[in-house]
Amino acid sequence: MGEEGSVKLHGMWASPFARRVNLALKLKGIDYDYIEEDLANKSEELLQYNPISKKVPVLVHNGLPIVESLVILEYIDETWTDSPYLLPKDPYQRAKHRFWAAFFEPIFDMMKKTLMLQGEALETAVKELSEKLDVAEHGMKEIYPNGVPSFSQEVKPGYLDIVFCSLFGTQDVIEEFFGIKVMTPERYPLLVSWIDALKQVPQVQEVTPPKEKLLGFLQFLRQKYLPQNA
Ligand SMILES: N[C@@H](CCC(=O)N[C@@H](CS)C(=O)NCC(=O)O)C(=O)O
Repeated sequence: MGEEGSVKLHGMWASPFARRVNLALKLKGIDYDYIEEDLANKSEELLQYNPISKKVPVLVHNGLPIVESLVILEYIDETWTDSPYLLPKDPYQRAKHRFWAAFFEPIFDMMKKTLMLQGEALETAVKELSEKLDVAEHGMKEIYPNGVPSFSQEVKPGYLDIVFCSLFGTQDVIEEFFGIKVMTPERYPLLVSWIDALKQVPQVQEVTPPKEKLLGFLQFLRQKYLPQNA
């Protein structure tokens, strides 16, 4: 079918889930075609490749679709074995990384929900997020007992770094938008140093949307979701 060896990614620039796949492909040095989807007018291909949730990201390898970002990350790891692994080799460590990735996963929905809130409800949502981050700050000491590494050509971000980065790589812009400060170095020294280290990575810089574009998008979403602006 002429699809042998082809790698395509259907994504959307603001999607943290698509961003993690973009990042994994770049970190692994895999060549791929990127297809930007308009989520208000999804392509026939996207609907055909992901009829179940109709969401991005979808990776299409050799003409076959793979959906769900965490599943895609594992697929990439198992398929392109010449480049460094995203998940640790040791099964116990792998289990731990998967556990913490699953722990972080609901955070996107928590953040998205805040776009519909203001006043006391917004404060409660921020408190809930802060408490979840307290647990993560403590838990990450197990993952990084010697502190977060300085990423380099030799020490590239892995699976859990990618998940964390996709959710918090633009946290400063989101906080600026809401006029709040959640992730302070005083309360979350490890999480803040983790994000700072990830922001130095060239591939992370490549996939992070520009601040002004993201601020405009958040404004658009807030207008769409905030009840009294409807
Ligand atoms: N659990 C999915 C979440 C994907 C997701 O929520 N994608 C959003 C963009 S951030 C989407 O495609 N939304 C379109 C829709 O819901 O119709 C994953 O990890 O891949």
